[in-house]
Amino acid sequence: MHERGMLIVLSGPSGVGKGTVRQAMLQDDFRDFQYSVSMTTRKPRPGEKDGIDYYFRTKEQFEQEIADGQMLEYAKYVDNYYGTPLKYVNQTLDAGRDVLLEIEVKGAMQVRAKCPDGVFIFLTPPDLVALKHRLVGRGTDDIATINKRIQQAAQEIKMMENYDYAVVNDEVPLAVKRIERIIESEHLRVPRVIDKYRNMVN
Ligand SMILES: Nc1ncnc2c1ncn2[C@@H]1O[C@H](COP(=O)(O)OP(=O)(O)OP(=O)(O)O)[C@@H](O)[C@H]1O
Ligand SMILES: Nc1nc2c(ncn2[C@@H]2O[C@H](COP(=O)(O)O)[C@@H](O)[C@H]2O)c(=O)[nH]1
Repeated sequence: MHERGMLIVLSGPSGVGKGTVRQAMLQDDFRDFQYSVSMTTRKPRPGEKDGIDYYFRTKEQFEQEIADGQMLEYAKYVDNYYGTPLKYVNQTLDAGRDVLLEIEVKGAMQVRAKCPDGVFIFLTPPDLVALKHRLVGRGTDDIATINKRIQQAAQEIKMMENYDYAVVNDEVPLAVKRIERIIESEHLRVPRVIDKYRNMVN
């Protein structure tokens, strides 16, 4: 029997660099993990592909998924729904593989209530000026949307106290190493590994 995979929840304000850090972790020579592709009612940005960046759905389709109990969590964020399909997460954890969710704070708190043994990491910018520069520099949102996201960011940062770890994304390689160290340590926590050692004494 293999150990169940670990659920890793990475939150942090829009534009802090969650996606950038995740891509860098996937390229690093690090323990294997699977990224859970979210569902959203937001329109695809240029270059975004359905099933890779998100499952892009209409509001009606998304609400049907909620009604059918298919979502692990979901939230409204700046006028759109975002959520995590339940089936992929369960199947992947059952197969013994770690799963990474990249989600905003309201959804993360729903996951915390359902999966208290998950690892909850909050990625923070060095400051809000740097965050705005990143959102502007990414070039994916108009200024009105960027301002809404910055306002939301201040609220989200207040929620940091509900997480297990705070990681500053000042430089991507440093943030990557910090998160990797957290994941490695979490894998050694006694409740996760105790079953492996029981045979030694029984
Ligand atoms: N440490 C960093 N220093 C400077 N720029 C960064 C850093 N990390 C990421 N960026 C840049 O900031 C922008 C936003 O990054 P990214 O899209 O990864 O954020 P995100 O948190 O995933 O956003 P969202 O939640 O909106 O999907 C990108 O242009 C990225 O290149
Ligand atoms: N609660 C959830 N939040 C999610 C999910 N997938 C992404 N997100 C968060 O939404 C905002 C905006 O994302 P963007 O792609 O429009 O920039 C950002 O904070 C994401 O982390 C999800 O499944 N559930």
